[in-house]
Parts: sequence; structure tokens; C-alpha cells
Amino acid sequence: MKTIKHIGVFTSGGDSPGMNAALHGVAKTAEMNNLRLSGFKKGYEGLIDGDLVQLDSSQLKKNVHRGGTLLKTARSKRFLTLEGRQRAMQILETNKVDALIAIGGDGTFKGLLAFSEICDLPFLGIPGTIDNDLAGTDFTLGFDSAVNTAIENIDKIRDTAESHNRIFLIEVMGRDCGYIAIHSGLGTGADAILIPESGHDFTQLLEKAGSYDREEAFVVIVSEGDELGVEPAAKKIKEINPEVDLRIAKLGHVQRGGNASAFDRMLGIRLGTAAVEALLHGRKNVMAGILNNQLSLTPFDQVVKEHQVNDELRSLLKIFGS
Ligand SMILES: Nc1ncnc2c1ncn2[C@@H]1O[C@H](COP(=O)(O)OP(=O)(O)OP(=O)(O)O)[C@@H](O)[C@H]1O
Ligand SMILES: O=P(O)(O)OC[C@H]1O[C@](O)(CO)[C@@H](O)[C@@H]1O
Repeated sequence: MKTIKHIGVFTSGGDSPGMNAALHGVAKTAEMNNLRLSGFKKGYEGLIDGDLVQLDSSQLKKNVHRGGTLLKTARSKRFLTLEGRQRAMQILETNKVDALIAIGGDGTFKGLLAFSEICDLPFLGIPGTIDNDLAGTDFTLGFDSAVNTAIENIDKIRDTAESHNRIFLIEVMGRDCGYIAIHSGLGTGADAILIPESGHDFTQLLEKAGSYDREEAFVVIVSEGDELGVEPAAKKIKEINPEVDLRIAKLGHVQRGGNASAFDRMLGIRLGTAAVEALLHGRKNVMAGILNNQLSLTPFDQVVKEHQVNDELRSLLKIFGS
């Protein structure tokens, strides 16, 4: 095993609160072990272009709380091509990088799997996405903050919904994973929660919404990947009852921003530290995560896209969400 003296780190895919805390965890642990640390900017784009900066923990510690990512991020079309990945490999060789840490979601780890076919440097992953759609960790960085933001905004919408006795269909993020919808819906006493994984029979829900008691609000949380979707759901409700007073609200990218929650700050510090220590212990091509509140390392091919909507959540959804 080659001695590690120089680590590269980057953030990739959608930004998520807690990424800066993870960068601080990486930088501080690298410093403690006398390692050089380079940050590649804009995800895989920075690897391809050789766009890198030297990182040290004194700048990063002031930004532990901040949402977004100081290294910036991107969805890189070029890294999907072999030419892009070959160029990235040359950049790593030229800069004498001995190991690479990626902070991102399932796409980022698929990228590392593809990269590992041509590049045998040790890669370490840190789960950073608001979607919480990865196996190998109970929570991804940013999920807790995003749910808190969603809940804060849904509470506000409920105030106006109650005042007007309106039906509100509120779309939350999560791509094709309903985790944010379940947590924000249960946490706000929603009347119904629609998620991609549930395979709903919508008839009952739509009828309930269509004939709702006009003396009350009716709040439905709809995950953006749900098979029905907010506009078609609204249309169907209107078909059942053209008189209903209905509004749609899409929370959108507000869910990705804002200061990281206490939970995400701590998670970032833990996982950033664990990633550097795992590399120093000779581990490669694994993601650092937290399972049952214990640090855990899971190979990339096992972490990509396993939805965590388990039996317990499904049964909660049956009781509270439809
Ligand atoms: N099969 C693949 N081969 C090579 N690179 C890939 C592959 N899949 C994804 N990538 C790279 O990983 C980047 C990040 O993936 P993606 O845009 O899906 O975000 P993500 O990491 O899943 O984060 P989020 O969950 O926040 O969207 C892509 O833009 C692309 O450059
Ligand atoms: O910012 P973009 O590229 O529009 O991506 C939005 C997507 O990214 C996420 O915020 C994180 O994966 C998803 O919930 C959402 O579907």
C-alpha cells in the first residue's frame, strides 16, 4: 500500500447543508496527520479541469454552520464520458494526489465506481444529499436540515390554509425517494402524504379531498417523484368537486439552503474525520456512514440507490398519511 501524503476532496451533485462541516472534518483530520489537502472545485468538473485550491481547517472552521458548499458543486456531463475520466486521472497524477474523498449522492458514487475501472487510487465517499436515498447510512448529510426547512414552511402554509379552509397540495423534494415527504408530512400533521414508493390507490384520497369539510383545511404533502404529481392530483380533485378552493405550493430549492442543523453539523464532522482515518487504515472504495449510531464503511456498489422507506415507515404512512 502506497503511503498517503496528499488527499484530494470534492463535493458533487446537489449541494446539501453539512457539506462544509464534512470538509472541516476532513481538513482537521488531514492536518493532525500531516497530510496535504487539495480541494477540487465544482465536483468532477474541477477534477477534469485541474481547478484546485489548498485547504486548511482555519478557514473551514468558520463555515461549519453554513449551507451550500465552499468548494462549489456541479452535475458534470463530461465525467460521464471515458475521455472525461481519463483527463481527471491525468490531473490526479500530475498533482501527485494519493487518495480522493468525494462528498455527494448516489450519482457521485456511481461516478467513483466507473472511475475505479481506470484509476486505482483509493476513493472514500461521504454521503451528502438531502434525499436520504443511500444504503450504508441511516442519514445523509443535509436530510435533517432539509426536513426542518420543509416543516417550517409547511407550518406557515398551514396557517393560511386554515384561515381560508383551503386544500393545499405541497410538493417537497427527494427525487424518486419519499423520505423527505414522509418526515415533513408526519411532522406537520398532514392529511395525506404521497410518495413514489407507496403504490397508492389514489381514489380514496382524491374523493376525501374532493368532498372535504369546508370548515377545515386539507393539507397533502406530495413527494416530487410521486407517480401522480401535484398538478394531476389537483386536476383530479377539481374533477370530483369543481367547487373546492385549492392551491399548489412547491417548496423547491429553499429545502437545499440555509444553515446546517446541529445534527448535520455533527454528522459532517464525524464522517469527514472517519473518511480520512479510513484511508489511513488502507480502506478504499467504501462510503463512510452511520448505522445504528456507529461509524460504518460500506462498499460503493452496495450503497447506490437503496431506498430507506422501510416497513415501519410504511405502516406509519398507513396510519397517518392516507
Ligand atoms: N454512471 C456514471 N458514470 C460516471 N459518472 C457518473 C455516473 N453517474 C453519475 N456520475 C457523475 O456524478 C455526478 C453527480 O451525480 P448526480 O448529479 O446524480 O448527483 P448525486 O451525487 O446523486 O447527488 P444528489 O443526490 O444531490 O442529486 C454526475 O453529474 C456525473 O458527473
Ligand atoms: O438542483 P437540481 O439540479 O435542479 O436538482 C434537483 C434535485 O436535486 C435534489 O435536491 C437532490 O438530489 C433532489 O431532491 C432534486 O430532485
